[in-house]
Amino acid sequence: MDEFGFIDSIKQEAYMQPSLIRGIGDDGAVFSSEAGKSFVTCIDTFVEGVHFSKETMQPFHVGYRALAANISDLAAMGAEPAFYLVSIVIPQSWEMKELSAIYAGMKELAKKYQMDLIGGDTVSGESLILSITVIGRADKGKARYRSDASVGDVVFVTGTLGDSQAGLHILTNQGEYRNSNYFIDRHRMPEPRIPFALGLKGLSRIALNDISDGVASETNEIAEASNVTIALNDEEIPISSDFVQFPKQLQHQWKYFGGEDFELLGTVREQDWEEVKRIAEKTNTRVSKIGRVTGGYKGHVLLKIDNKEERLEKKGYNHLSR
Ligand SMILES: Nc1ncnc2c1ncn2[C@@H]1O[C@H](COP(=O)(O)OP(=O)(O)O)[C@@H](O)[C@H]1O
Ligand SMILES: Cc1ncc(C[n+]2csc(CCOP(=O)(O)OP(=O)(O)O)c2C)c(N)n1
Ligand SMILES: [Mg+2]
Ligand SMILES: [Mg+2]
Ligand SMILES: [Mg+2]
Repeated sequence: MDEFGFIDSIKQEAYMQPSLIRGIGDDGAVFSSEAGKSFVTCIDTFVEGVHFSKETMQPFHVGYRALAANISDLAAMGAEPAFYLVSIVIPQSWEMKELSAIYAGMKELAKKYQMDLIGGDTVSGESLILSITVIGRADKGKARYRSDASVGDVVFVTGTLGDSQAGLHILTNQGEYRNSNYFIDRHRMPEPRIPFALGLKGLSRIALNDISDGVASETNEIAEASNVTIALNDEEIPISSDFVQFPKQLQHQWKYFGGEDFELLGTVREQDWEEVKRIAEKTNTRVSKIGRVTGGYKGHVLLKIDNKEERLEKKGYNHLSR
């Protein structure tokens, strides 16, 4: 199969989004804007050897995880997913059936959110790289920013933290672990929190960020963007029941600095916290209050742990720490 045959093989037979005018097959895709909506776009790149290896993921997971990370950014912006474009760099060593499986992984998740694949690019190269652009829409004035936290807000997080790095650990280390499939799935097939994020549309103000690099890094991002201090409480950080089987030091490392959980971190007014809990229940999303926004230092995160309060540094997964 050549490049054109490959593009034909990944093309959708029918599109789901009514605003799409022209999809794959021309120099660009065309879609119409909608009254009362703003577009939101995000891009994330997924690289063999950095984000995955043949040991940690099958081709299906590569596609699924790469698109999930992008959809998670749409959730963090309060946007409803609509379209995606995929740029793929393909080494000789990857077979056509593996490439089809990558697209099957993306398509499974895309179908869930009625997203259409409307374009991309295909290039040969040395290692497998997927770069995905997603396009979503938010009601005008309702995109959610990291800069919207205010003193007095409740700080919350969805799901449980650290599971993805526990899964990666299991995949790359020998050993017997309880519930290993749960942790492996959390690493390979994270669930973007779209229904929860969209359910919060009614709130007048909420700061949101998704957890790709670890809650320490993302909390610092909100604190910096909003010019506030955020105080977290270690006892309130949610972990899954079998997470306690790992050594204490690894638990701490993974839940604060591990990343790739793709949970949402947010802050809302105290009086909106009940509504957040209601929407969480309605969308089958676990949500936990983990701290407070306070005044004082601008752009600091404090962590109460073992009866002490210490600074939680902006450490976590960082591609350019050298
Ligand atoms: N190479 C780049 N060129 C332009 N903008 C970039 C580049 N890398 C990151 N950004 C932008 O910087 C911001 C932070 O990026 P990032 O930390 O990757 O966010 P996230 O963790 O949500 O994926 C985003 O607005 C992103 O679009
Ligand atoms: C084989 C392998 N090694 C290491 C990791 C750990 N890892 C790679 S990227 C990353 C952080 C998240 O990715 P990034 O590209 O920084 O996402 P963004 O912040 O742009 O959303 C982590 C924890 C992994 N997933 N797989
Ligand atoms: Mg990014
Ligand atoms: Mg993000
Ligand atoms: Mg990152």
